Amino acid sequence: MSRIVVALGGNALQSNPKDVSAESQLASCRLTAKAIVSLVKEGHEVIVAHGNGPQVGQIVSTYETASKTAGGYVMPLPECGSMSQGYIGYHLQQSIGDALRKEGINRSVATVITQVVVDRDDPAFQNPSKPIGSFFTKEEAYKLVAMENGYVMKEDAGRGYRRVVPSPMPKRIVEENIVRTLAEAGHIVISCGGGGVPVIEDEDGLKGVAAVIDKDLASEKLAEIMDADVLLILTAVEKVAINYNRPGQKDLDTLTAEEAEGYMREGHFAPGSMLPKVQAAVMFARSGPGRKAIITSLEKAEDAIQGKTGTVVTN
Ligand SMILES: Nc1ncnc2c1ncn2[C@@H]1O[C@H](COP(=O)(O)OP(=O)(O)O)[C@@H](O)[C@H]1O
Ligand SMILES: NC(=O)OP(=O)(O)O
Repeated sequence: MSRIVVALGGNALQSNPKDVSAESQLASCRLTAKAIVSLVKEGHEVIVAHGNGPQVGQIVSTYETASKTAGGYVMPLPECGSMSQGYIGYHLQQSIGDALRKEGINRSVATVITQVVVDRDDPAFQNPSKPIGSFFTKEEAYKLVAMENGYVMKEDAGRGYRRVVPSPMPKRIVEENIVRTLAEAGHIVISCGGGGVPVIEDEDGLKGVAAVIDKDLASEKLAEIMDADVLLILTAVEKVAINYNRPGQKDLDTLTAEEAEGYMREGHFAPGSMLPKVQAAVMFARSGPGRKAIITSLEKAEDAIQGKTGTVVTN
């Protein structure tokens, strides 16, 4: 039995990026739930974290559109982040709960709205880098920048242009005790959705900040403090590659932290997509003896935990 923190990527929540409907997300979550329940069936203790880039962008732009007829008020980004945790958590909670019942497994599922403390002086606040929302062409992107004051648009790993927002490093998970208590009591916990709602701490308490934390890095922090054995990062590819989409592409079965750092320096992993996953994997592998990270696809989650596939990152 291992304790596994599963970080769910975009395709686990919206397998068709062009269809941002709730129905489509729920259908994806139902497939994802099967993969998660297969791990529970094997006897593993599972804590789930997930992304929110498309969803938080959708929520923000809905409020922006509504603000045009509602006195100009636009919902702040941390509030939109917390809504995305509720929206995605609801679909995952329902889907995993139903899948557990179908397997005759008597376990509960709980979504914990999670706040993650970040450093107010994190340089990321000066350099927006986290893509959120839909993809646009270059022309559409320029038009949006001109229309929406304060938007920064960047090209996202060859997939089109997206709005980018600051993405500070996660420092502390505020709700860590409740996540641990629920997990140790045998419940399936969904935490750190969208990397957690970013907050800063001062003498008055916590205050949300306009940013979106990378979910792979937040999942790594969660895996560390939950003393997990495995950080399982599920994305759209079965293995990490060097020379990805270039001549000489080679899928990697194993990767030491040192090798990964070398490949990172050589630029093999796209920023904003594979790079944060490899960074998170290296951080987790180095965080304690025997800890490993696995990067693989949703479909291969069970095989990867059984050592049959995926890219395994160790210290
Ligand atoms: N070196 C690489 N090896 C494998 N995939 C890579 C690599 N560099 C970039 N990618 C791309 O990154 C994607 C994963 O990033 P992304 O889609 O942003 O993640 P998420 O699943 O968390 O939403 C992969 O599906 C693949 O298309
Ligand atoms: N918050 C976050 O990292 O979301 P995505 O994985 O959807 O980009």
